[in-house]
Amino acid sequence: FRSSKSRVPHGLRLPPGPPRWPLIGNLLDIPREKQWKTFDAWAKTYGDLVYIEALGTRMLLINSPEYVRELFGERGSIYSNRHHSVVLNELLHMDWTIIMMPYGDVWRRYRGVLSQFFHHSLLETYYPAQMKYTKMFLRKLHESPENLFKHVRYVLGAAITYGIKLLSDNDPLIELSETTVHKITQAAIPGKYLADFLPFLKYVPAWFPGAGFRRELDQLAKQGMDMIIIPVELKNGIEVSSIVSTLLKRYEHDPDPPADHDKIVHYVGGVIYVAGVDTMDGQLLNFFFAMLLHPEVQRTAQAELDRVIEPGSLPTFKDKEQLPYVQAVYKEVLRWLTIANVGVPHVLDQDDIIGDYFIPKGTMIIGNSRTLLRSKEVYGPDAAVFRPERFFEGARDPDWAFGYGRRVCPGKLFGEDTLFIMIACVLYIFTISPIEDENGNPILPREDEDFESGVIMRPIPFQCRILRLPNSGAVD
Ligand code: HEM
Repeated sequence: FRSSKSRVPHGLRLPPGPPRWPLIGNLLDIPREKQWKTFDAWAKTYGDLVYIEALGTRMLLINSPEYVRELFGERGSIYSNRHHSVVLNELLHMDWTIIMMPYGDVWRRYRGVLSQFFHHSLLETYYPAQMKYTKMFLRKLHESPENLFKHVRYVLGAAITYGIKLLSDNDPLIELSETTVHKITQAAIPGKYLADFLPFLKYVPAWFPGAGFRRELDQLAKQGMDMIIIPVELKNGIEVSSIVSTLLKRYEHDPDPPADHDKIVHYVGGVIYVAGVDTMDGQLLNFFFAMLLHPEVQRTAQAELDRVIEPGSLPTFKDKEQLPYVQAVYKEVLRWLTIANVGVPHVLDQDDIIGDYFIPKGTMIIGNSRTLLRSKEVYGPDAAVFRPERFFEGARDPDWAFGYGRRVCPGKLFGEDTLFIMIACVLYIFTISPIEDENGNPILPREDEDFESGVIMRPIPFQCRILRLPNSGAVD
């Protein structure tokens, strides 16, 4: 009650927002599913800054590019912390991931090691592996297109993380991503578990009647530890170029390795998995979703590919500059169907003042990405429409899809490259179309509706037809 009482200094006020109830604040207004819909509606009603509160947890939605620049950019030194979540940090013990680490020296150190591997000067070294896994994906799609969702996960699990030669569809890594990473991203939805708002619930023992959430989270915490251990245990299967094996070798030959070198290998290897697989997986599936609804875009991209790519070969990174439309397609997928609708919240480190608004220390700062990426002020009156051509007319790059300021995604460039090459190759080889019902009407997934609830916006499995185009390049 004390924390929900405002301590706003005289002459200042909190930013506007939906009316709050005593004690519980907006708890009942924050939906547990598809939060971005409500956040978007609030942005339209209350403007560029929207303040909400639930049981003392304060949140500020940032809805305009100006505030993104000012708060995450210019005032980045105080807008870059993370929320300490009872569910993620204490019950799931996820504070080893760079994503959940508080802003400060430890975060800087681990993020620094990870970022070395994704520096733009190194991106070319991943091209051969990215091509290899793209070809694997094409082969799998060709053999069993009905397993699209499974193939996306399998190939990205292998490609992004460790470059492991996966042995079978039941490889522990694939299982790990299906059973664990996915559930963790679900658990990260603020409000999914009440323990995030009522911290005393963490003391409820697992055996207590009605404490199903504790048993669920305890089980998930055990699986979560595998993400740190499995990549290193599997090192015999790792190819030379992978990040885990590079780190292992580096410290093996270092006469004076850092005291925490073991942690570095485990944490960096593990976080790539947690942060890279579900995001890439969701974003690639969103591409298939968008193509299903927009056959005309496929045709334009395919016409460009046919003009540029030698018959019988596949698009490569060398062709990128000559494929502006394909580049516009992946940018539009990132903009129109970003997986990170409400980003990953930052936390404000000290009281702050914006104009005559007071923002209390500890407020969760949410870059309202979906609203920003579909803002009419930024992208024009047709911002809600999927139209890659907008990038030839000077539309802003959709970099908000990768977050903000000092916490911006370190895998951005690598992620964009992977998406580009996969999209280019898929569109060159296949055409994606809907299946029909018994009356011959196309069955299409519903825009804005047929998505899973979670911090990652990913389509619920849909069926589609993926057919090989005549005269398309070699799949093997
Ligand atoms: C299309 C693919 C991807 C998207 C859309 C994406 C999106 C994001 C977003 C929205 C954030 C939150 C940034 C913020 O707090 O403001 C983030 C953080 C992060 N991402 Fe990505 N990501 C992608 C791929 C990857 C990949 C491949 C990696 C592997 C290295 C990765 C590693 C990370 C890490 C470690 C963080 C935490 C950064 C920090 O807290 O300092 N991401 N990503």
